[in-house]
Amino acid sequence: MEKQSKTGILLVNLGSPDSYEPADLKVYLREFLTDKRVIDLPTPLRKFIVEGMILPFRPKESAEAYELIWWDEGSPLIVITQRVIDKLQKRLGDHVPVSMGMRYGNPSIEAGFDDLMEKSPDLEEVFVIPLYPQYAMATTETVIEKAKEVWLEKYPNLNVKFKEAFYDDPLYVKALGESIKPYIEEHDDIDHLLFSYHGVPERQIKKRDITGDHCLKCEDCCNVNSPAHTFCYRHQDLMTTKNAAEYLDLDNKKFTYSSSFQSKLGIDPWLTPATDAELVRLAEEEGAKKVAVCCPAFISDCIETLEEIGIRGKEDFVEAGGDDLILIPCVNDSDLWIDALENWCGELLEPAEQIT
Ligand SMILES: C=CC1=C(C)c2cc3[nH]c(cc4nc(cc5[nH]c(cc1n2)c(C)c5CCC(=O)O)C(CCC(=O)O)=C4C)c(C)c3C=C
Ligand SMILES: [Fe+2]
Ligand SMILES: [Fe+2]
Repeated sequence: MEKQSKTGILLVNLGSPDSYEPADLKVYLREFLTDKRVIDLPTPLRKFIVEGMILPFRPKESAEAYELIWWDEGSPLIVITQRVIDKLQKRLGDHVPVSMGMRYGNPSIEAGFDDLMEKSPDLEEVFVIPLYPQYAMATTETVIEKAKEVWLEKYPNLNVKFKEAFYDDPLYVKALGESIKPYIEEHDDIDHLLFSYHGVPERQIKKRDITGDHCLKCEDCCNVNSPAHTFCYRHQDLMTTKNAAEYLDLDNKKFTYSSSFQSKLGIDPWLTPATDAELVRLAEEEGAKKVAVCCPAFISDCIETLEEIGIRGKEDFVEAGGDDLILIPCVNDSDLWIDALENWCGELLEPAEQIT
């Protein structure tokens, strides 16, 4: 029998409600939106906004949107993450336990650790991979903090390592570039390719500026070298677009491309330009008839890509005079994305356990 690995792999994604019933949406949104790294306001104000202004209305609205994109097997985000786990497990072999945990909802990060320990009671090390290419308070940071909480409380003897944001990792850039390529080749009549990233409040970018004097201080800050970029979500988004553009040679195509930010919630200023306004502007002011949209802040398709862009974004674009919007799927469970994950895991496993 093959020797059991001392290292386990935990992939962590954002999570989904258990079903598209409003009651399940309420449970999920409460956990999600009371995270102080998602709504980073003083606790009493956050609680007032979540309990008093969001939870009385949003669950019903969101439930209708989730119902439109729900698959027979469940939430697309969960189903796709499970497919990634199954494929990675096959690549690494059964002696390396691989599990998933969701930052919000089920299975939780704690359930992910428990599953690994059940599969391999002698486990010494866990490699946690937050499934977010770009660092933000609401992405890599909250996953690391939650995993630390579980680890130190329940499994303090484990050695736990974390994968940092990987927006500039060549294997990720290749997986992203190749996920876009067939769509821009098939639709060679597009006028524009939009890179739509999940938005965050500008305040969160400034809070993670380790220099205290760089982020959003001048218009082009993200293109001016700074140590602040280690934790600058906007910089890492714009670099993701730049990397993909270089990989795909977008500067020599017939269509234009740009970046935008979706899903604004609340009244505070968020990163701009906003995707919904940008789609209307492209149709009305640029005369764009056909656009393609990719969403590289997401590893797996989810409500934000399938409903917000694929359904609502398309409606907005057509209403503003466009003909068609092509939604480009995320890297999901593509072989090149599994290659990247396998490679990162391989760097950590003992030489004898590595795949040759
Ligand atoms: C204050 C609000 C939010 C911040 C900040 C935020 C950051 C953020 N989120 C993702 C990735 C995902 N978000 C998803 C859904 C979602 N996000 C918010 C709010 C904030 N996100 C809400 C209210 C929702 C629920 C959608 C709804 O009710 O309409 C999802 C999809 C989950 C799914 O089940 O499909 C993802 C993924 C990132 C990457 C990010 C910061 C960069
Ligand atoms: Fe979100
Ligand atoms: Fe920046």
